[in-house]
Amino acid sequence: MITVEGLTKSFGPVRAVDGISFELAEGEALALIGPSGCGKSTTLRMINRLIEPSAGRVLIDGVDTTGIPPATLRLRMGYAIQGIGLFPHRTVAQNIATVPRLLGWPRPRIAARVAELLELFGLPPAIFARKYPHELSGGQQQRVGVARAMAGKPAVLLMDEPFGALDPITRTRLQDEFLAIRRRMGTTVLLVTHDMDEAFKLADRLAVMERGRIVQLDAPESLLRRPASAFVESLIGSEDRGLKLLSLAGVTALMGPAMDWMPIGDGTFRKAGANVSLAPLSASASLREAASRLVFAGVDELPVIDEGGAIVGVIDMERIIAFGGGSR
Ligand SMILES: Nc1ncnc2c1ncn2[C@@H]1O[C@H](COP(=O)(O)OP(=O)(O)OP(=O)(O)O)[C@@H](O)[C@H]1O
Repeated sequence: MITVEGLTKSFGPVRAVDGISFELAEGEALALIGPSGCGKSTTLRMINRLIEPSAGRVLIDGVDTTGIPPATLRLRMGYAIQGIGLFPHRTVAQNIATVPRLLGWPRPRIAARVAELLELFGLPPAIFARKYPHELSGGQQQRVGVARAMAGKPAVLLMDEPFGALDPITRTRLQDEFLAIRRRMGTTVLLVTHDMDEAFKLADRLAVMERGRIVQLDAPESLLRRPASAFVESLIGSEDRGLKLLSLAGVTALMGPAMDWMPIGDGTFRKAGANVSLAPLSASASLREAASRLVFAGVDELPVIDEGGAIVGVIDMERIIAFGGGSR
C-alpha cells in the first residue's frame, strides 16, 4: 500500500502541489487527471523523489520513504513516461533487464522475466530480444518502456502519459494489452493522464486535480454520476457523459432472459415473429457498444452470446436507459 500524506511542492512563489493526500491499495490503479499545469507530474515525481517535496511524506506499506536513499527507492518503483528514453546502445532484452540486474537477480530469473514480459507485450523474444531501440516502431518502443518499468516487480508502477504520442489505434491496442497484463500481474499503478477516456479505461479510481489540489477522488461511475463541482463536470465532458457511463458496464450485468430468439445457422439470430435476422452481441460488449448496435440496427432488442456462440440473454434499450437513471 502507498500512502501519500500532505504532499506539497513550491517552486518559488508557485505552489505546484498543495497538500495532496491519498492511499493506493495493493493491486489498485489510480489516475491523476486534470488540466495542464495542475501538478500531476510533480506529484508523481515526488513519489519516486525525482523531485524532493517541500512538505508531506510518502509511505510504502507504512514505511516512510524519506529514510530510503532515492536510488534504492526508484528500484522499487517502476517509472514509465511518454517518449521514454530507452538506452539506445542496449538491446531490447538488456533494456528490460536493467532493474532486475541492479537488484542482483540471478541470470536465469532475469532471462525468464524478460522473456515473460516480451511475450506479454506481444513482442516475441526470438524476433525482438536482440533488436536495438532504433529498429522498433514508436508503439513497440512504448511497449518496451512499460515492460522495462514493470520488470523488477515494483511496489508501484508510476506512469506519466505512457501512451501519449501514439496514433489512436496503436494507443487503444496498447491500453487493452496493458489492462490485461495489469489484471494478470496485479500491478499497483499510479497513472498521470490528460485523457479522461484513458483514465476511465485503465484506472479503478480517479483523482481529479485543480491548481495543485485533489478536488474529487472517486470511482469512475461515481465521478460520472456525481461530479463534485462544475469544474469536474466540465473535465468529464458533459455532452457525452451518458455514453461514458454506458462504457463502464458490460451487457451481462443488465441483460434479461432470452425467451424467443432462435439461431438461424449462419451466426445470426431471429426473434419469433420477426422477419429479419440479426448479428448477436458478444457477452464481453459494453452497454455503450450495445446501444450503438441497437441504434445502428434500428431495433430495440438484441441477443447476447457467449464465447461458444450460445445465447445467454438479451439486451434492450429500456434496460440501457434505466442504467443511466439516477444521474442528472
Ligand atoms: N522545475 C520547475 N520549476 C518551476 N516551476 C515548475 C517546475 N516544474 C513544474 N513547475 C510548475 O508547477 C506547476 C505544475 O506542473 P506539472 O508539470 O506538475 O503539471 P502537470 O499537471 O503535470 O501538467 P502537464 O499535464 O502539462 O504535464 C506548473 O505551474 C509548472 O509550471
